[in-house]
This record gives sequence, structure tokens and C-alpha cells, in this order.
Amino acid sequence: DLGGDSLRIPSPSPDILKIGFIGAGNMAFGIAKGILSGNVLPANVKVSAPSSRNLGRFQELGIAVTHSNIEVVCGSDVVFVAVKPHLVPLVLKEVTQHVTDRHMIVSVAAGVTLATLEELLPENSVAIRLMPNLPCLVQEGALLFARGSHAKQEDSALLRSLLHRCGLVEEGPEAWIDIHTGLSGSGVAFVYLFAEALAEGAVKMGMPSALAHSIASQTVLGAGRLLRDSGKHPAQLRSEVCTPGGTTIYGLHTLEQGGVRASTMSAVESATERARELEKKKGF
Ligand SMILES: NC(=O)C1=CN([C@@H]2O[C@H](COP(=O)(O)OP(=O)(O)OC[C@H]3O[C@@H](n4cnc5c(N)ncnc54)[C@H](O)[C@@H]3O)[C@@H](O)[C@H]2O)C=CC1
Ligand SMILES: O=C(O)[C@@H]1CCC=N1
Repeated sequence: DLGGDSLRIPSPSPDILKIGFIGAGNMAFGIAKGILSGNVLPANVKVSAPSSRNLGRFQELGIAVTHSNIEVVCGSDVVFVAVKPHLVPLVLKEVTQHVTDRHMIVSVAAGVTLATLEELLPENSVAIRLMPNLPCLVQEGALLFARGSHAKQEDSALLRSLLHRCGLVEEGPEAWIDIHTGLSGSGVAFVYLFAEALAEGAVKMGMPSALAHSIASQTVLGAGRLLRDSGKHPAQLRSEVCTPGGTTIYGLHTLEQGGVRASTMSAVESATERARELEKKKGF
């Protein structure tokens, strides 16, 4: 008796997989860059979009480009669907007859549920819902994915190995995807708003704008790295910066008076609710 396990065909390793992207926007580019910094060769990647406008930067990475979504599906094992949410049904209807059990379909569209994906794909298709964020571009993304009903643990492992160079990759229940969209997909923009305001504060106090922006971005980067790498609670690090009677506590008091904590929590709540709303309306 050889046993079930010894008969199981091992998952292909990421370096021999063919990877496709439908949609050539910012998010597809971010994920593609992350994937290529792992062990996937550009020759094994193809991307489609209706116009050539966004395709040049993919070509610069050595990735093959096409205007045919069907060509991407037929030539790929893992297909990232990276079009705007309202276009997901259109695109999946177009390619669905070419999707086979060889494929893993990974949608990054905000508010498009696994149930919707599975409805649009052939029965038993392996579907994954992934929420990435823009810093995948510099391999510092925060990605959360949820598995569809026909995706197995091996599929998770494969996706993780493909994406590990994009940043932090976590798996969770689908209900967390909308929360992650507010926290991190959109959260990146909240941090940019804060960075911009930091710089503008310095400009108001007389610092040249370019220098203020460069110091603000380094401040956000440094604060973020220290927070992640130390594993400390943000309140602990905040107290380490605060000298009693010093500058920081004066600034923090002003931020609290402005309601920064409540408005940031509300921003995550609104973005999460918007993702849920897109879901209910099916995004289209
Ligand atoms: N930008 C971000 O920070 C994040 C975006 N997302 C999700 O990623 C998806 C894409 O967003 P972005 O990259 O920002 O959008 P984008 O507008 O930059 O890119 C969309 C791409 O789809 C292409 N496209 C349009 N119609 C198409 C069709 N029929 N077939 C193939 N390609 C088509 C466009 O040419 C464009 O290249 C969205 O569903 C969004 O919810 C998720 C997380 C973060
Ligand atoms: O704003 C949006 O809808 C997308 C999803 C998360 C980030 N960008």
C-alpha cells in the first residue's frame, strides 16, 4: 500500500508556474513586481488590457503583453483578476469557458465576493479573493486572502509562496477581507494624508516644502519599520518618544483635541462599510 500521500502529485513550484494578469493597472503592476522579485521569471508572466496605454511598464519588466484576456487565461495556471470591481463580471463572463481545473483565479477587486466569483466561473473552480495594497510595489505590501469553497490548503500554500516577496501575506475568513480593505487597502491612503499634513505643518513653520516632504516620508517609514520590527504596541513606542513636559506631549494633545484617533477609526469603519456596500450591490 503506497498510501494516499505518496500518490499525491506535488503542487508545482512557483518558478514553473505560468502567471497571468487581467488588467494592467497599479495593483497588477504592484503584484507583478513583487512576484518577479521572487523566483518567477518574466517569461512566465503575461498581462492583458484593452489599450496599450498601461502595458509599457510591464514590457519594461520583460513581461509579455496582449489585448486578449482569453490568451492570458489559456496560457496561465494562476490568473490575477485586477480590473475595477464593476468590470469583474464582464471579464469573467468573457473568459469563463476557458477556465479549467488547472487554474487558480485570484480576484483583487474590492467588494467582489467569493460567491460572486464562483457564480461567474465554471463549477468547482478554484477561486481566491485577495486584498493587496499598493506598497506591494516596494515589497512591503500587506495582503490578506480568503479561499473559495474549492480551494484547498495546497492552493493557499502555493499562493503564499508566489506572493511572499510582495510583503506580509495572511489568510483569513472572507468576512475579514472588507475590514482589511479599510485598514490597509485604503489605509495606505490615510497614512499618505497624514504624511502630507505633517509636511504642511513644517512648511507652515517655515521649512522648504521639498525638504519637509522628504523628512515626512522618512518619518513615516522609520516609524512603521520600528513598529513592525520591534513588535511593540504603538502606545509603548509613543510613550518612549514623549518626554514629560516636552514637545511631543504638546503635539499629541493637539492631535487628540482634533479627534485624530476617532476620525481614523471612523475612516477604517467607512471604508469597510463601503466595501460591504459594494458587495451588496455586487459592485455593479
Ligand atoms: N489601487 C489600490 O491601491 C488597490 C486596488 N485594489 C483593487 O484592484 C483592482 C484594480 O485597481 P487599480 O489597479 O487601482 O485600477 P486601475 O484603473 O489602475 O487598473 C485597471 C486596469 O484594468 C484594465 N481594464 C479595463 N477594462 C478591462 C477589460 N475589459 N479587460 C482587461 N483589462 C481591463 C485597464 O486598462 C487598467 O489597466 C480594483 O478592483 C481594486 O478594487 C485592491 C487593493 C488596493
Ligand atoms: O479605493 C478602493 O476602492 C481600492 C480598494 C482598496 C484600495 N483601493
